Amino acid sequence: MIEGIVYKSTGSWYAVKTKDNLTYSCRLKGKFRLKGIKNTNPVAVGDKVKFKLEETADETIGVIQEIAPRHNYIIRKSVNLSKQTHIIAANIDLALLVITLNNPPTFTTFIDRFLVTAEAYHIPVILLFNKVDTYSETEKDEIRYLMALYREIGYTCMPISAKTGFNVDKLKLAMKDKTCLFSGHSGVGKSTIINNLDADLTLKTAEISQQHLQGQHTTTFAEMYDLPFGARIIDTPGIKGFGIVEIEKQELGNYFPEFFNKKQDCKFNNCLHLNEPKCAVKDALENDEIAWSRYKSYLQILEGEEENYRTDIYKNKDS
Ligand SMILES: Nc1nc2c(ncn2[C@@H]2O[C@H](COP(=O)(O)OP(=O)(O)OP(=O)(O)O)[C@@H](O)[C@H]2O)c(=O)[nH]1
Ligand SMILES: [Zn+2]
Repeated sequence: MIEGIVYKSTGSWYAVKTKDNLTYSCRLKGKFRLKGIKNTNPVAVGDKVKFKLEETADETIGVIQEIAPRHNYIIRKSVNLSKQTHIIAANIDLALLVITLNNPPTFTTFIDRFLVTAEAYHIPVILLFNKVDTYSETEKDEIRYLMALYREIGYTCMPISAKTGFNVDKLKLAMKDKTCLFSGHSGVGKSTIINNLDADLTLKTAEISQQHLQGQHTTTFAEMYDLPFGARIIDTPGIKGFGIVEIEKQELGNYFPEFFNKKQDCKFNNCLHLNEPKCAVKDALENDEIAWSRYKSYLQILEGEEENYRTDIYKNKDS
């Protein structure tokens, strides 16, 4: 059997690329379709598959026989069938969240929800603060503050400018040999950054709409691309964040690393860090060891503001 990675999926057809850089059109062996009850798509971009070649009268197609176990995968709820989930992509090595202060604004709650999801999915993250060429001194201070905040927790932060090319080489180094996923609000510059990484790869960038302070929707299918410096990127048009995970209230604090570090000092081992006595997280908050913005995000997620969560994280721009 031939081994390859799924680079594109349109629902019933898959573009699978082998180590020799050959791309085959593949479909799924029948039984996989029946198995995919919970997922609308049993095979996703990033999946490692094995396939056989079949000759038909006028073409050769691959038939996928096996899917390798996934290191991770990201999902969203199916738009039409609420109980079903749609796998956006699998086997991601690095998630890059592109952040801008304004034009469009990225709020810390959005960043924190993204980070929680990344922790839950076990996907390493880099926070990319883009458009640094546009910031005033005050805004630069704000960026520095945010980067210090997230670095302190342990997240890698990188200021960049897709326009001037500032730190783009550094970004390439961080992405080398990895399958990467770019996320971020519409208009933060994802396509521009990607175009900057590879001039030949012309993903369309849209002029930002001043009226709505939102970018225009330009593409539709999730797709993986090879970059010349040995990285792969998964483009997930229309998906701003990277999906959802069901998180138990008790678990949530574990996905805030700086809360998790304090947790053993809370009086109660099932402390939710709300109003419990002798809570180490609340103490750390009072002592400015934990940022209020992080605590606020924690409370919001805990209270399950489902509506916000939906709009912020995985609302399709088409809808
Ligand atoms: N000044 C400046 N403008 C930038 C930078 N990066 C992107 N832009 C501009 O921001 C606008 C939006 O960039 P896109 O790359 O289309 O943003 P996107 O995140 O791909 O947006 P969607 O495709 O809607 O998700 C474009 O007009 C870009 O030229 C930057 O570093 N500096
Ligand atoms: Zn506590």
